[in-house]
Amino acid sequence: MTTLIEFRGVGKTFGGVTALDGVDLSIEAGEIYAVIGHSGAGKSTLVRLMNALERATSGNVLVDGTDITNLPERRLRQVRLGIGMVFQQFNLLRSRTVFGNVAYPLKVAGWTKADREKRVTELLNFVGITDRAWHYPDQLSGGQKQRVGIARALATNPKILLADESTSALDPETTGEVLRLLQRVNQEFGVTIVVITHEMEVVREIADRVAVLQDGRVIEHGPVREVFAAPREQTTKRFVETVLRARPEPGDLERIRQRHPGRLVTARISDDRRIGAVLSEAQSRYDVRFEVVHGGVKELGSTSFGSLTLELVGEDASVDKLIADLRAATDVEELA
Ligand SMILES: Nc1ncnc2c1ncn2[C@@H]1O[C@H](COP(=O)(O)OP(=O)(O)OP(=O)(O)O)[C@@H](O)[C@H]1O
Repeated sequence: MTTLIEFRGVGKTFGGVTALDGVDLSIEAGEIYAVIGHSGAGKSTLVRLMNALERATSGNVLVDGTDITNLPERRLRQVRLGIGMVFQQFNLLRSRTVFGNVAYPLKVAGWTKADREKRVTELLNFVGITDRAWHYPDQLSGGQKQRVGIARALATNPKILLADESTSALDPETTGEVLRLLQRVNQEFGVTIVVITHEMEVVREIADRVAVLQDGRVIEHGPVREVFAAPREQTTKRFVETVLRARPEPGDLERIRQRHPGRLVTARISDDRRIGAVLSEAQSRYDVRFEVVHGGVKELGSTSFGSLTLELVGEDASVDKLIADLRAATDVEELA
């Protein structure tokens, strides 16, 4: 595997404010890498260091084999040509048509009119917006604008696409469409994509690996499947819970309690943790009845995982035994 973007002990301060602190990252060619964090965690600073819109205060940033940390401005031009960017607010030129927006970076790069027309036509076709070629940005929906944004970012054939909160302004359905488009960009053109987001659902839908950023530090990173299956840090656990409806929210729990007076447990479900075998014997072996009262299961690549909250009704000692056996199979939390 080839490393395309590498951060070695990168720090960035603005005046007295530390935006990034000792960040090590390694993004491989061909992957979709997500960086997730709350507002102020340092995500935008991280992206801006990748295309040298900001310079690191300490450490080194390498892009496609070149150390860009202190590269002179004139040589950065070449590096930036290999990087496309997609923004939350689309950043389209309002005075130009869809065609004109996508053609713009090609014009700047000195392409001939004929080459530009051929390339733009190709790109509009790829993102599925050919019928809007002569519309202006104000006449487009958010999802359509972002398709144009993606076409424009791809115009000069970059190896890397940086998507900074590219779906944050979109509704869930449109978000799904844009994420599927980014996935096609990755698969069909082999473009390496860095997705900056504060939504774990986005990470689940498209990323191969993820880094969790908090207060300017990477607190956890790894393959998305592993991070979802076994998050270590509190912040990561909370991000994972936003996707999984892990435990009932306090309000929901109160309502569940009114209808289900028995003992309540939340159990983690995943393909490698088979709680079904234990539950199938709940009645016959433990003399405990159970009911599913909350939860959800999601797909992640080829596996599914999630959590279920169960009401267990029976003698206390029997319920204890059942919980102990469930615990041997997976993570189980009894709700007070
Ligand atoms: N140009 C700047 N001048 C001063 N402080 C800055 C500058 N840019 C970022 N910061 C500070 O650095 C920290 C990280 O900011 P950054 O914008 O990278 O976070 P973020 O995770 O992208 O947040 P958001 O999701 O809200 O955009 C914050 O404390 C921010 O106030």
